[in-house]
Amino acid sequence: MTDQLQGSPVLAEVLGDALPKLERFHAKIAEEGEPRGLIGPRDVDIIWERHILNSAAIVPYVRNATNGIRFKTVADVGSGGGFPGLVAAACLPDHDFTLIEPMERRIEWLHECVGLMQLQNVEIIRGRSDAVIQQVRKREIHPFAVVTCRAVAPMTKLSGWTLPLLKPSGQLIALKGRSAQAEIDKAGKEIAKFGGRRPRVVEAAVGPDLEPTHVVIVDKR
Ligand SMILES: C[S@@+](CC[C@H](N)C(=O)[O-])C[C@H]1O[C@@H](n2cnc3c(N)ncnc32)[C@H](O)[C@@H]1O
Repeated sequence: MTDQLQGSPVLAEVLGDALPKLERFHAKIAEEGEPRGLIGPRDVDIIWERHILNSAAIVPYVRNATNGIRFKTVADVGSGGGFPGLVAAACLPDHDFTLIEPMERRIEWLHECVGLMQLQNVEIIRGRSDAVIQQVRKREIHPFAVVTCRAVAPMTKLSGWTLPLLKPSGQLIALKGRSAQAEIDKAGKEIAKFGGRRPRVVEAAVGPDLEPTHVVIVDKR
């Protein structure tokens, strides 16, 4: 099945120098993604828009969050097939990404993709975010400048799974659906409990003539 955006000039416009790496990733996920349980059967011809460009929508926000910072570290919680972590890592080669994912089969997939895409800026941790939070608390791992995630949990849960990974003044940048504002309205107590402040929703561009997506941004105190 041919992807609706295959060969479109929009891809080079949005993805720039990352396009060759992401073309290799696209070809692999188009062939193996559904049988390996990484994308749904109805996603096969819309991988560029629904998964790759949607993930890349966070890139300007990550860049903005790390502007002027020396250690541009990003943790992607619940990376699954690599969204948004692998896509953002391809677009931001000057940032160091740590992908956190508990499922063994998905870890194997992520390692294969890092090799195929020749990404030099990605580390992969097998585990749940709470295990990594413990390592941050014990100072075995440095806290991160940015935490990203997509489709992992509602903000009520996600706050405790992500905000403790951030250093002071770091930012949580979470891709969300239309429910974004309702989710942060409901999670006020949890966001504050884990040191988050100024939760807000921004409408993030996905590409020319494509429907924008919603991103929740929370600052760490
Ligand atoms: C619905 S998938 C989304 C995957 C990917 N982020 C995406 O948007 O396609 C949710 C992922 O979060 C992972 N996950 C669930 N609970 C987690 C936790 N506590 N810490 C880290 N990852 C978790 C799951 O294993 C799964 O791969």
